[in-house]
Amino acid sequence: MEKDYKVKVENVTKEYDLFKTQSEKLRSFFSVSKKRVPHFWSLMGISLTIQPGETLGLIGVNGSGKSTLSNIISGIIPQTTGYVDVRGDTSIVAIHAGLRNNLTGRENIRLKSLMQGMTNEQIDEMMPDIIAFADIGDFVDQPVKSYSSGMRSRLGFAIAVHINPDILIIDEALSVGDDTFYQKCVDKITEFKQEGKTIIFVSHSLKQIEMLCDKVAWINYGELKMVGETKTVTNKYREFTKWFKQLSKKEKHAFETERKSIQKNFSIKNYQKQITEEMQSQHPEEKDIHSKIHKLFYGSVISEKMSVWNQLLTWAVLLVVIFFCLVNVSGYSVGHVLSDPSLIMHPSNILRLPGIK
Ligand SMILES: Nc1ncnc2c1ncn2[C@@H]1O[C@H](COP(=O)(O)OP(=O)(O)OP(=O)(O)O)[C@@H](O)[C@H]1O
Repeated sequence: MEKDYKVKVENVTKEYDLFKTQSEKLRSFFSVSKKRVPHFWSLMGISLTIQPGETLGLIGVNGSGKSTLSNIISGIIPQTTGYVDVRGDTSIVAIHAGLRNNLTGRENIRLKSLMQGMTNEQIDEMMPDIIAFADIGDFVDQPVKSYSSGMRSRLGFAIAVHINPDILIIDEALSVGDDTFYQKCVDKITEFKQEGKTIIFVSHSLKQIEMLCDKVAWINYGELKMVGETKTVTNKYREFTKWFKQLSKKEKHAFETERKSIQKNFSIKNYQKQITEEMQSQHPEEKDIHSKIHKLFYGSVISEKMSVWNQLLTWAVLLVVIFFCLVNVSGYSVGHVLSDPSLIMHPSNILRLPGIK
């Protein structure tokens, strides 16, 4: 079973730096100082597998990390640590993702299809079907920025299902359409299921989740609270939301603040240590667990930040370039400047203008 999976995520985390401005972001990129901007762990070690043909529902309160996880699986954003293996093409339908605002609907269809590896001939052939499915009338030739969220969702869904991906990811996209479109989408999802496609379905509607999903993962403030048979998980989630709703405003606030503070103070080092210790106690005979876990955490990750060594190297290259520029301007040779650095301050060439001694 394990070998046949379509999607596997192991110990996946996602950290966001909470920069206030773009310049703060740029400064932090080059900074060698250890002083860090505030950060937030949107995911704190998620592991799950999705089998071929399975429809997995993702549920959880606002901000729990569902979109972050589905964006990582679809390759839109990288994970901070952990292993992600997706076997097949993905196509994501999300209200705020995937469509270029300045392009028309028709241009978006072409762009997304080309990005998915389709030829212009294939796209021309498919274009009328996508437009008919989206059913947005003349708006198909208008820039997407003029669309309502329902229209975006229609177009996004129409493109995603016609591209015929191996793995379809639907992130809250059905919640903004009207009833007719919703039914059309449900029919299409059912057709996809019958064809044995794999689907990840993110929704706040437990009714939709229960109707469409074979298995459900409940993401709770960055952690995987529960994964399993649909009804079992949705019932537990209902119990949680019922409990949460009966709290007073103050209690709700305290609960959320505590959860968010755990996400702010999460330590990736401690988490890695915890996973290493767990592995060691489960498999005492295994050698080299430290390096195996390190590889699991960082082996398939492209760092979004410059390492200290890279930062030092960048600074060194920059200083060498500045040095050679100054030597060039001074008119002395490198040897002269190295033997007497003060020569850099007394340029010989540029001040020796014709007629001036
Ligand atoms: N680019 C970003 N920079 C900083 N924080 C981010 C960024 N994107 C998401 N987050 C934070 O990560 C957490 C998870 O967000 P995410 O959108 O994945 O949650 P969600 O479960 O999909 O929420 P919702 O149900 O409201 O769509 C949130 O606290 C959010 O504020």
